[in-house]
Amino acid sequence: MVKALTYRSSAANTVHPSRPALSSRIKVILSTTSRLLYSTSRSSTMQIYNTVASYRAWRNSLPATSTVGVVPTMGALHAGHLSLARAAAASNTHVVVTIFLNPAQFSPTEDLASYPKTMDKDLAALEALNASLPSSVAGRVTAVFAPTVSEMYPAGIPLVRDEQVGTFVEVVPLSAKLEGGTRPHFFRGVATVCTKLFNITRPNQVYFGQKDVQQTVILRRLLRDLHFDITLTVVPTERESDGLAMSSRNVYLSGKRREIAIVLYRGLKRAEELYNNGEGRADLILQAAREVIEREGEGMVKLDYVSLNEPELLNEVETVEKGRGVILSAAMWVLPTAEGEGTVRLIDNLILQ
Ligand SMILES: Nc1ncnc2c1ncn2[C@@H]1O[C@H](COP(=O)(O)OP(=O)(O)OP(=O)(O)O)[C@@H](O)[C@H]1O
Ligand SMILES: CC(C)(CO)[C@@H](O)C(=O)[O-]
Ligand code: BAL
Repeated sequence: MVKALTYRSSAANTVHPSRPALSSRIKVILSTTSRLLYSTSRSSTMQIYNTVASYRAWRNSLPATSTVGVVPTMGALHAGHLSLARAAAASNTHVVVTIFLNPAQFSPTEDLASYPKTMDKDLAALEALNASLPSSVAGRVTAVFAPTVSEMYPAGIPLVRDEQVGTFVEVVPLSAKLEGGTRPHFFRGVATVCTKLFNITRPNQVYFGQKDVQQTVILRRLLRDLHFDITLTVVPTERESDGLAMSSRNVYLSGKRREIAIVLYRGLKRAEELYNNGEGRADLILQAAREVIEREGEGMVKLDYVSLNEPELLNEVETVEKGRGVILSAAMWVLPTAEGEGTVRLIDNLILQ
């Protein structure tokens, strides 16, 4: 039995004030197989699957000539995510966007509870992307896989690592470096959920953003080591007009904190400039970035690391040799300035060619 209902969202009315309310434009059809049909007045039809079984039934129904490009996300979509979906549409017949806020990659002290959740807006953005793609692009976002936590982790997923039970995937020693130094739980959670998502969605290709560069190195290694027959494409970082890397967590920043957040990119750009002017010593290049971030951060940011690493094993380099491609990456926290504000972690990177 299929029951039609109107998909209502109060958020939708405020997010796109210039557009009609989402509820008046979109109908969602709820079927007993947990498949949601997200159909619009335009020609695109996006299907939303909340269960592994319903997604698999759809995936199995695709002809062998179809190709599936998967874009894993945690939701709160922005232009960076959409550029991944656009890249996937350019070389696949079907684009599948996964939206799953993965508890396993958060420690108990991190921002899982406050992480932005904007499902209605996300679906509208994907629909708008479909409508904007020219007819010369064959692919469209035809499915969204948005499972519940219990669907992905039937045995539960406590945030305290010692309490976790079941199968987890770790890519050693890469996952202990850089981001993993500060967030030791993080890449185990990412590698585990991506392995699950790859097994469920069965992509030909997967798309990840360069903003999370260490994640791309680790997942490439995972695909290779576990013999997944999947190609990984890294899509360049989308930035705000001042250069700040787009990130779902940027919504936590406003006013002076938003202004000051740009020092991360400025520090990296200063270091890149030094390198382009002929400096090869890693310590001097890193010092240049550090100075900018600390000076221009005006005491409102705390630098975690700035580092130069080779792209295979992420070993630190002492000199940057032309033509090798070295990752210059940094992470910092934007500190609270008022009651009720949290600390916001930002990461960014540039490749020194
Ligand atoms: N600015 C960006 N440009 C290109 N890709 C991006 C950008 N930001 C995120 N992505 C990519 O989108 C995918 C999903 O990322 P995610 O949902 O965690 O968003 P995010 O903005 O990175 O969130 P967070 O604020 O938690 O870091 C990842 O592959 C990530 O690298
Ligand atoms: C890859 C990912 C979706 C896994 O949860 C997440 O780490 C992200 O959004 O970068
Ligand atoms: N894209 C990064 C996801 C996280 O910080 O959990």
